Amino acid sequence: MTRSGTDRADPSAPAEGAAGTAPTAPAAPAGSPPQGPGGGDRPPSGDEQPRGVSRRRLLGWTGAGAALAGAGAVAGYAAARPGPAPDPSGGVVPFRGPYQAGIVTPAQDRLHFVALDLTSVDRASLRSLLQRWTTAAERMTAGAEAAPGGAVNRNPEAPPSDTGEALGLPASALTITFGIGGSLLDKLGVPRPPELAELPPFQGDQLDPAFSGGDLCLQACANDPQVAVHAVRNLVRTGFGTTSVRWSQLGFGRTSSTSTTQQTHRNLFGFKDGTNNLKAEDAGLLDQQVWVPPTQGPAWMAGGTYLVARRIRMHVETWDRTSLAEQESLTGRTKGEGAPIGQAQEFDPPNLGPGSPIDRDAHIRLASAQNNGGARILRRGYNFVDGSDGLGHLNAGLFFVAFMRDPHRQFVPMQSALARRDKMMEYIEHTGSAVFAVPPGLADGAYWGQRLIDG
Ligand SMILES: C=CC1=C(C)c2cc3[nH]c(cc4nc(cc5[nH]c(cc1n2)c(C)c5CCC(=O)O)C(CCC(=O)O)=C4C)c(C)c3C=C
Ligand SMILES: [Fe+2]
Repeated sequence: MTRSGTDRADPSAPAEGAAGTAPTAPAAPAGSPPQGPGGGDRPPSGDEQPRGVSRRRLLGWTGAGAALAGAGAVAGYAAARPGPAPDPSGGVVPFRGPYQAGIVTPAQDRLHFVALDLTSVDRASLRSLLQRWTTAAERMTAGAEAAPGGAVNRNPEAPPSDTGEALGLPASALTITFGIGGSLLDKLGVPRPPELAELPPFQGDQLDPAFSGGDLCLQACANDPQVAVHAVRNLVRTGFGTTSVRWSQLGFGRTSSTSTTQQTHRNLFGFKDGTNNLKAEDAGLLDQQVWVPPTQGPAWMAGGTYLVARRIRMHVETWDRTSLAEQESLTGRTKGEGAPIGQAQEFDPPNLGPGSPIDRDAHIRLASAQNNGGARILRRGYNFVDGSDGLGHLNAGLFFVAFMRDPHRQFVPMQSALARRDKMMEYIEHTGSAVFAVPPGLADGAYWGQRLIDG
């Protein structure tokens, strides 16, 4: 499948797969631990599923009239044709499944995050938008254009139904994750779950309303920035008349790994970030710390999670004038290897007990589960550089994104401890903040937010 304008109208229609299956049948459900080359840094082994299927290859299969009937059929096809090269861009991540994609999906390289506000409170038009968004998002994550007919194959007198900048690009592991802000529930007259209560102010906060809040959010992650931007742009365009953009953020160089298959990348302070993150493979911990159980809160959130976004400006110029020893002491880890102070290797457990060589106010000590009543979070942040500030400094930082069961029991104690005692705070400033409810994944035929809107 390509965005060349020759794709079919609906990527989830049976034409390319067995009835009721998504077009991306080779892969596991969205939210499952990674199974193949899509997104992980580890080279694919021969026995992995061809999860990183490229748009071009999908076109080849359908062009040949292949009747794909799920993963087994695809595996059979792969066996019949030697050596389909894995798509280095990460291929297709399934859109539907028990959890939304883009949470435990191995973190892609690029982000485009957008928060939107409703321009008029009308349930019917919101329902219609969510249905249209779901269709377009599913198409784009499968590597298709946002709408049938697309960029070039429609009435030349009318605006194209796809903006066109992703024509010919592979799916690039695009995921689009949808969230609902407390302010939307207020507008709809739906009670906010306590998890969506406003965050308290934290010491040192410099929050800019222009980078905070929002009725809805869309998190697009992909291994190609053009693919992520294309997805957000086309969804924003679809929302015209019902939603308007409140703020948005581009990110690069993921600062968290979310799978044991991934290497740990570095943040703009030059440190490995994401080492002691929750990972897709930690199913038990994800159940405890990330996924909302059916016994917690409203039914529409069972199997969902909560997203906390913080735009954190990092004063990199000041940091760069700080000695290596001080940088390491503030972080609690070595800069080169990323090992906890006193240990040799990145994944050695930190010694936080009596006689520990880690500073009492080190970032990793203050943020640790031991210091926060066992609370952990799934971090999924990105670096950003938004030009310069006119004072000779880069406007750079970390767009912190984290998923958890309850922001008030997990993020709040952690951030309170950091805001009060973390000396890294002298080098950073929180300039934006938002919390969103992220409903569970979608069954076939369902649309984003359906359980909330239709009850
Ligand atoms: C409230 C939550 C957190 C914020 C905000 C935050 C900001 C932030 N972090 C770094 C750099 C690193 N953080 C690291 C570990 C780490 N950070 C948090 C939470 C927040 N960080 C947690 C829960 C952890 C894991 C702690 C543990 O149990 O070990 C690390 C070390 C590597 C790692 O494990 O990821 C770095 C480096 C920056 C620069 C920053 C704000 C700009
Ligand atoms: Fe951190």
